[in-house]
Amino acid sequence: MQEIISNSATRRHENFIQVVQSYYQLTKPRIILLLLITTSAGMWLAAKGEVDPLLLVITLVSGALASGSANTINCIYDSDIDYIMERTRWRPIPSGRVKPRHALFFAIALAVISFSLLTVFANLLAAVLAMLGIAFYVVIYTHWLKRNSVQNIVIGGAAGAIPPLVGWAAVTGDLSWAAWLLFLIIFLWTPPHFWALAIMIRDEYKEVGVPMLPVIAGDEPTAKQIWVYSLIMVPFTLMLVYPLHTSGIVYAAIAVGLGAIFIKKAWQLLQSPEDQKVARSLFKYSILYMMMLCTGMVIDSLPVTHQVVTALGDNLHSLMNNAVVIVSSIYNG
Ligand code: HEM
Ligand SMILES: CC(C)=CCC/C(C)=C/CC/C(C)=C/COP(=O)(O)OP(=O)(O)O
Repeated sequence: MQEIISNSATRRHENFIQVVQSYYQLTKPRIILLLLITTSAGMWLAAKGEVDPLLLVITLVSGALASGSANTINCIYDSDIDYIMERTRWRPIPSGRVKPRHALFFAIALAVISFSLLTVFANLLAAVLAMLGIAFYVVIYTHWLKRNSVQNIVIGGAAGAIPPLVGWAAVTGDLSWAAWLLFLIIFLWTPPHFWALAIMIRDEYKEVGVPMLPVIAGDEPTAKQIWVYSLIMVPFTLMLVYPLHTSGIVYAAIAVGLGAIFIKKAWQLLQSPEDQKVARSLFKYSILYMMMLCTGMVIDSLPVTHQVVTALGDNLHSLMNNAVVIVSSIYNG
């Protein structure tokens, strides 16, 4: 008897864990991580390297809830095509683990908690921007453009560029030129990020009738577009240094190094647009690139980095002065 009770308790426990895992998967957590890294970059730049830790935690939690809500609604809306595509068939709704109605309640709850937290602990602008992100992703991208326009991810990509605006607004209560530049960098990064992947899974999108660029135009024009967006994006990443003076020399070095590799990979794809290996390499690198670029912004903004750079500059300056004195004394006999 006791064994039966303990077996059913174990089963209830396992069921509970499976339910929690299914709801967690609905939020597409791996994508949220990078969205939070871009939010953090916005916060650190806005706070000039000194972010209030409580505000940071609350903004990141709220950002994760808002993005989770947007991704869950996307999973509900797209469950018909997710059921057909190999890559997405295992998702909680097409695989029958979560009912769409329950997922919708979950998404609404996440959005309400996110909006409340941001309004109370940050400000109304940050809260409204997060809700705008959800609305743009769900209405403009998922509902309107994804199945109807070849430019779906270019315009729809603006949703994914909103998180750094949320981060900036949470710190300052407004949006400066630098905040909009962060938005633009992610906006320009999205087409190379996504189209590299779309070249790899073109046939799946074709099967479900989603008009992604490689399906409609082919791999070669897609590689050309990726090349153009990459060439435009990299110089824009440097505008944080000049003319905006928001970031300094450390970020500049990181952005140039990372950007050079990005352009090299986009060039390789331009040379062999049908090479899945090259496309995969660019897709994977695009994620690493955005992580490292944002980390570079954060490191550059820290007061300790300023101290090290200033000390190195001073040392270099006195070294140069000494060298001039020595050379001129040798020259004068
Ligand atoms: C319209 C814009 C975008 C589209 C259409 C798009 C599409 C995709 C797709 C289809 C995947 C593969 C996901 C999977 O295998 O389930 C992916 C992966 C990923 N995306 Fe994007 N993406 C977009 C924007 C963004 C943005 C703005 C970010 C973050 C800043 C981002 C971060 C990621 C990450 C981190 C992954 C890898 C997830 C993993 O490890 O499985 N994406 N993206
Ligand atoms: C501020 C805020 C909350 C902004 C929302 C940002 C957000 C959730 C961006 C998601 C971008 C993304 C992963 C698109 C893929 O959708 P897809 O439908 O093409 O991907 P799939 O084929 O894998 O389902």
